Formats: sequence, C-alpha cells, structure tokens
Amino acid sequence: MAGKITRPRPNKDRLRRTMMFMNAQRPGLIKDAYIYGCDSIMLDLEDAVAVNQKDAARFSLYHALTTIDYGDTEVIVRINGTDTEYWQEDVRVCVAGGADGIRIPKCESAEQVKEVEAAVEAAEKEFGVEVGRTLLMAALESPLGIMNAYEICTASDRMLGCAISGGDFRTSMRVQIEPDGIEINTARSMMLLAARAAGVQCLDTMYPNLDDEEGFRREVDLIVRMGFDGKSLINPKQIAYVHERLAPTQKQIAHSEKIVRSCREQADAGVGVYVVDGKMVDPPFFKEAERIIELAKKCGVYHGDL
Ligand SMILES: CC(C)(COP(=O)(O)OP(=O)(O)OC[C@H]1O[C@@H](n2cnc3c(N)ncnc32)[C@H](O)[C@@H]1OP(=O)(O)O)[C@@H](O)C(=O)NCCC(=O)NCCSC(=O)C[C@@](O)(CC(=O)O)C(=O)O
Ligand SMILES: [Mg+2]
Repeated sequence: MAGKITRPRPNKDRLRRTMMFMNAQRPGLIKDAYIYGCDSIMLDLEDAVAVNQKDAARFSLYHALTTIDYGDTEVIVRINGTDTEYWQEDVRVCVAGGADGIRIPKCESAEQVKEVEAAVEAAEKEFGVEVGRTLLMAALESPLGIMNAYEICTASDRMLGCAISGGDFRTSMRVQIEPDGIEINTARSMMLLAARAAGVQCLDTMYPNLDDEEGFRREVDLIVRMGFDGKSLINPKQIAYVHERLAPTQKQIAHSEKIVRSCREQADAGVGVYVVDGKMVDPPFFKEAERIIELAKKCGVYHGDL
C-alpha cells in the first residue's frame, strides 16, 4: 500500500510501564491513542470485540496499523485464544500490518506459545517481514497459566514478557477483587519469580473500577513495591500515576549516583564493601544503583552526568 507506515524494529527491553487496552474496532479509541503517552497500546481483538464483529475488527486493525503513525508508542495486538477459530487469521493480519508484538490471551502452556510462534513465522515469510521481528507476550489468566509461567516465558526467543489478567484469573479462582489484593498476590509473586528467572518483563493486571481512584493508587503502590515493570490499563486517566510511581525518585537517584561514583573510587582503591550514608554497600548494591540510574534515564527524570 502506498504510504504504508513502517515501524522501527521492536525492542524487547524497552520501557513498558503502561500498556493500555482498546477495542481494535473502535476508531474513536484507536485513531489517536498515541497522544496519551502510554508506553504501549494494546489493540484488542479478543474479549472487547463481540463474536459477530471479529472480521470487522480485523479490518479495522489492519487499517490502523498501516495508516496511523503511533510514533514511539509500542503497538501490541491481543489476538483471540488459540482454542478459537479466529487466532490464526488474527496473527496474519498483525504481521501483515507490522504490529510490534502479539499478546497471547489465556496462555497456559509453552506449547501454545510455540504454536503462535510458528504461525507468526509463517506470516512473516508470507508477507516479506523480517523473520523474528514480531515479539510475543503471554497473558496468564488461570491457575494453570501461573503454574507454567516459567516454561511459558522461556518458550520462545520472541517473548518480551508476561502479564497477569485479574478478571479471568479471579473468575477461575472463584474470588472477587479485594482492596489488599489477598486473592491474587500469591499468583503475582509466582509470576514475578518466573519472569525474573526467565529474564523477561512482568506486567500487572488492569484495574477495572474506573471511579475508584484511591483503590487504583493503592494497587499501583503495591505492584511497584513488588517489583513489576508495568501494568495493563483500560483508560488514559490511569497512565500518569503509574509513570510517576515507576520512575525513580530524585532521592533514589541522588543516593544511587553516590553509590555508583564511590564504587568506582573504592574499586580503584581495592575496597569491596564500605558505607554510604550510613548503609553498607557491596556489589549487589552497585548493580541496583546502576539499574536505577538507567531506569531514570529511560523515564526522562535523570539530569546528572553519569
Ligand atoms: C472503559 C471505557 C469504555 C470508558 O470509556 P469512557 O469514554 O467512559 O472513558 P472516558 O474516561 O470518558 O474517556 C476519556 C477520553 O479517553 C478516550 N479513551 C477512554 N478509554 C480509552 C482507551 N482505552 N484507549 C484510548 N482512548 C480511550 C475516550 O474516547 C475519551 O476521548 P474523547 O472522547 O476524545 O475525550 C474505555 O475506557 C475503554 O473502552 N477501555 C478499554 C476497555 C477494554 O478494552 N477492555 C477489554 C480489555 S480488559 C479484559 O479483557 C480483561 C482481561 O482480559 C485483561 C487482561 O488480560 O489483562 C482480564 O482477564 O483481566
Ligand atoms: Mg481476560
């Protein structure tokens, strides 16, 4: 197609603090979604799209992928589940349109990932797209998905990460959303361990109660402390607080700078463990300080010279 948008090669390790869902069939949502500044948009072909609208949503998706310049905003598509009749055509359209990545919903096994990977590779060859370009991620929405998280995360080199999906997960556990997350925190922790062991990113679930700002903030505070890389969202008003909480604070940055600088000096002097601001530091602290500086740079809140 003349003037077709071509996106840069996707980056597995980019910032994914916020991944915002939108129905791929709703022009009002997808036409300018990049203006809100989330890191990734999630064009949905699965549960947001009624069963009798699947073909229409795919056409709308292809048009959006090939004509809208989403700029730096990553473009991920949630395909239909591998137990449906829709997912293979979904994959062809995602790849033909040049989506950055595909989210596999209700993923429960490494075999499902490999099945999608094979379909993606076939589509890349069919449409002349560089083989390996299209990334994958898995939504873990059931106890079995959580139990198999490590195998799922390591099933393909294309895997950028995984995300827990609270709606379906709570349904399968026969529980409701609770203010402290007691019904889902074990699963969050298990998924985090698996993702870190696999070396991929880990995203929290969306928060459905749009009018409950306090509950949303409480959940974001929790998942930041747990160590998540980001969160699935459903509305633009949820973006700013996640970005704010996932960026290192100036206090953390100043302390990390001190550690990184002193570490270099102490290493030259042959010292491995010492004290900064009353706290012992040694190699794991240096590594963490360097990570915080790098994260601050990516979040645009670093103004130093390291
Ligand atoms: C909830 C609502 C209808 C409210 O609409 P409202 O219009 O009342 O919202 P307002 O705040 O008034 O909008 C102000 C302005 O922002 C624009 N705007 C709003 N939302 C936007 C958006 N998402 N993207 C771009 N633009 C947006 C809007 O167009 C307006 O623009 P304008 O008119 O120009 O001022 C809307 O947000 C929405 O559709 N959300 C996504 C819902 C969805 O896709 N659910 C399925 C995925 S979850 C799932 O399946 C569960 C899961 O699988 C998840 C997992 O796997 O993790 C599991 O198991 O847990
Ligand atoms: Mg779901």
